[in-house]
Amino acid sequence: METIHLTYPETPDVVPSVMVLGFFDGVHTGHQAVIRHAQEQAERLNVPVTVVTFDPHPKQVLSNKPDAVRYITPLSRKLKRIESLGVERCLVLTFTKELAGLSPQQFVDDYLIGAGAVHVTAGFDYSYGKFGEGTMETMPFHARGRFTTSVVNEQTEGGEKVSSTRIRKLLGAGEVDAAATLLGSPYVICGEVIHGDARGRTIGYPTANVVMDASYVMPRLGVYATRVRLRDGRTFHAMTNVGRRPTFYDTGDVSIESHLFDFSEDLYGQLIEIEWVRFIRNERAFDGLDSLIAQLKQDETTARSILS
Ligand SMILES: Cc1cc2nc3c(=O)[nH]c(=O)nc-3n(C[C@H](O)[C@H](O)[C@H](O)COP(=O)(O)O)c2cc1C
Ligand SMILES: Nc1ncnc2c1ncn2[C@@H]1O[C@H](COP(=O)(O)OP(=O)(O)OP(=O)(O)O)[C@@H](O)[C@H]1O
Repeated sequence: METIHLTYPETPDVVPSVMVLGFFDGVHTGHQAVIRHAQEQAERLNVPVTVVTFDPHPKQVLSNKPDAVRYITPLSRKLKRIESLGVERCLVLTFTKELAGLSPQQFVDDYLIGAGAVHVTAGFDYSYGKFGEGTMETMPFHARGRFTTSVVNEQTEGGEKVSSTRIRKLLGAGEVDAAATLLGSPYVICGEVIHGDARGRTIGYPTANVVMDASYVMPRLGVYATRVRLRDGRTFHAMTNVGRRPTFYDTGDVSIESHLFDFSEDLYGQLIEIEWVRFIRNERAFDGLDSLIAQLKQDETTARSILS
């Protein structure tokens, strides 16, 4: 996929294409429907598809808080997911206050007409330009006859819109399986394995301690059945704790640690991917090592049966 990063006032080259607009965090099933619709239009018009997205999230820039938004898919993962749908081109517009201040007409002139759009599509609730004043109802007007437009209806699951916001809430509540349904695949966090306290090994449950990019949405604290994918592509069933380890620390930082089943290799320094399958239980403070180990044994049985 050809990926073009632009920061206003940089402008795109003219390449005739169907342009599909949105932030697309998570590239969930709603987004997939919108992109699929764009691909159908592109086939009909015999041009490629260009996804037009932004980075960082508008809320992060407009709220003046650098960490206001956690991502289901930070940019690189979002781009990989979009590419895997067969999209040929992606325009990533740096979201700045200057870009946010463009009038709807200016936005369309500079980034859609100016990029060679022959057709523009988005979901029913897409908005653009200063204060989000442009909508898919005003798009035909701002198109100045230079491109046609279409709108994708609301995609729902269980009677409710599929949305990035909804998925972030589910992850925050530990409902990783429901999040996977809306995403169309399990939630994935990528991180590097670092050294922990090496206590895990002594209790028969060695763990890979993972530092993830701080911009990911953190699932609710607790113990999960997960799958761990290694750099070489092998995947192992695992149980993963997101927590403060209250048995050992009064106030610890939140850590993510995975115990991979039937695995005994060195993982230090590796980038691994954790796929979140199902919440098992809350983290607890145990009165000693023996009761923690007994609980871990039980967690292993539960996780193995969920994953089998
Ligand atoms: C599946 C799983 C569940 C865990 N549950 C708890 C828990 O409920 N309470 C707790 O204090 N620590 C819990 N832990 C954390 C262990 O205390 C931790 O793995 C151990 O102290 C090893 O730490 P280390 O990797 O830094 O050596 C859990 C770890 C795993 C892998
Ligand atoms: N459930 C849906 N049905 C139809 N279109 C959708 C749906 N969700 C998103 N879209 C469209 O996909 C594009 C990207 O949307 P956006 O990134 O705002 O997603 P979102 O899931 O609605 O996010 P948020 O929860 O942050 O509002 C937009 O054109 C939007 O209208």
